[in-house]
Amino acid sequence: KSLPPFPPGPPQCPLVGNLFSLTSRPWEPCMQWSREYHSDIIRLNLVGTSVIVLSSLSATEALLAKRSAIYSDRPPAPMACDLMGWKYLFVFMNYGDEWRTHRRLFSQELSPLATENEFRTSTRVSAHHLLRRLLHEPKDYLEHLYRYAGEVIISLTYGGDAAVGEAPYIHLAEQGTKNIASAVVPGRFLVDVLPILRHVPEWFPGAGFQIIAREGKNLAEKMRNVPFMDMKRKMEEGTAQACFTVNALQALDSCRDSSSYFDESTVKNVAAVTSIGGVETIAMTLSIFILAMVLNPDVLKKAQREVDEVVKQTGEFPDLNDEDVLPYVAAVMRELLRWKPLAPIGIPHRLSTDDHYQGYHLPAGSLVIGNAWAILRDEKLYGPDTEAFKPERFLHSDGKLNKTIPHPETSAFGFGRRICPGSHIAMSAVWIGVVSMLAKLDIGRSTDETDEREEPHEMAFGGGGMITPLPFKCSLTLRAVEVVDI
Ligand code: HEM
Repeated sequence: KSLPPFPPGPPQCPLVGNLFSLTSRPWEPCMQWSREYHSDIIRLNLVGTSVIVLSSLSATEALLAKRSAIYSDRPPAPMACDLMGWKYLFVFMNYGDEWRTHRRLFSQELSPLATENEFRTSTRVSAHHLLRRLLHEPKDYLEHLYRYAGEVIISLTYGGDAAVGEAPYIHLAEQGTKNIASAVVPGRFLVDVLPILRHVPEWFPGAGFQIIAREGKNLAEKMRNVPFMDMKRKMEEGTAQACFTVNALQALDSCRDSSSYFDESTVKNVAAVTSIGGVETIAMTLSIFILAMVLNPDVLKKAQREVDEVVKQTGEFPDLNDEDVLPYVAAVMRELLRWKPLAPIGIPHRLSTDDHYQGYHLPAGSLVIGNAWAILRDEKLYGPDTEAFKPERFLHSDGKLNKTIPHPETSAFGFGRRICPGSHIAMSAVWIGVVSMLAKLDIGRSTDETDEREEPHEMAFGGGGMITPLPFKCSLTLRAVEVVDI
């Protein structure tokens, strides 16, 4: 019996398939093809690998969420994992027991910390540092956003004292993220297509990737071991501060006689993935916020008025739990995720067995991508003019938050069992950063003619798998009217 057809897709070239039809912003042509073929599921061929792209919330829910038992594997990444040594990060792990153990430790010992008062208090202190740095050296705003995100994540993982002063782990996290990002660009390293090349020695002509791999390996080991060993030393000296690593090691110690589902190496790995997953993502989301405010001064004013009102009435700093009293700011937060989703095609999943959907055959081994970019531009869900930054789309006409519109987190953070486990930490840190900036700063266009950075523009983004705004001209000044000192 013959198999059903594959989903529709653009014509393919011999050998390379659709490789050359994909730009550095693959989410855009994928959205176009989906519209052209009137199908929320399309199929591409990348040098022999079958790639299924899903462009609607219903398709991602039907496959990546409801059939997650077979849609949660990851494709191999020989350069990043085997050669550079990043395979200890559970983001790269196959769907199985090792991944499950890491993910469970993250959910049980790390995520709950984000809801604790200590986390919010220390994040507000970091936001205070952020404002001071932004006002002092506004041109270096990107560096300050990284520093803020680094302080939040490193304190959570290794304790507050690890995030002050020179804070070498923040720098390490930045280097690590860049190193991985360079390794996972599709087609950059031939060894990802021909894994046999991994055995070619460094001195062999054309084996420059082995030198890059060696450098990556040093970094990967440093990230995993150096902060962790410092932490253990502090624990022995009795100077360690409360954080994920200390809690997890104490939990391990307390069940020494009985068996624990994780061991010391799991703690090390989860701590490292937090720095890799958390720092750049939080910093870049805040950078997209500044860009959105520079381009939309009316939105900025409205959001500032709302924060002022609440602070005046309550005398308190509004938290993420205060969404209902700050509906406009909550709508700005949703629009931030929708307008420029940081990871527009997320991280590919891998289908582990043959499957069928909408009468199409989906072969085992296919990479499966949820195109968050396309979903978040679906006019049926988010109304017209989806390229514009319009928080109003999330509001009722009386200004209350319209909770029937799907929250963009349902696609911006990925899907199914692989959905981003750090989303609560991220949203909490971004919320505190955003509300602090709204309360204290005027954000606008720069009039400095000597400023050589890019003009703020909604398309001024770097390439790669993430949407990262290039440094742009902007002015960040203390607001003329200070309502209440928060
Ligand atoms: C705005 C900020 C963030 C965005 C937009 C984001 C987005 C994503 C996306 C799209 C995925 C892939 C999900 C999938 O495969 O379907 C992911 C995975 C992941 N993220 Fe995030 N993330 C953010 C912040 C964070 C933070 C703060 C952390 C850590 C504290 C984190 C840790 C991770 C980890 C460990 C994974 C791998 C999950 C797995 O493979 O099981 N992320 N994230």
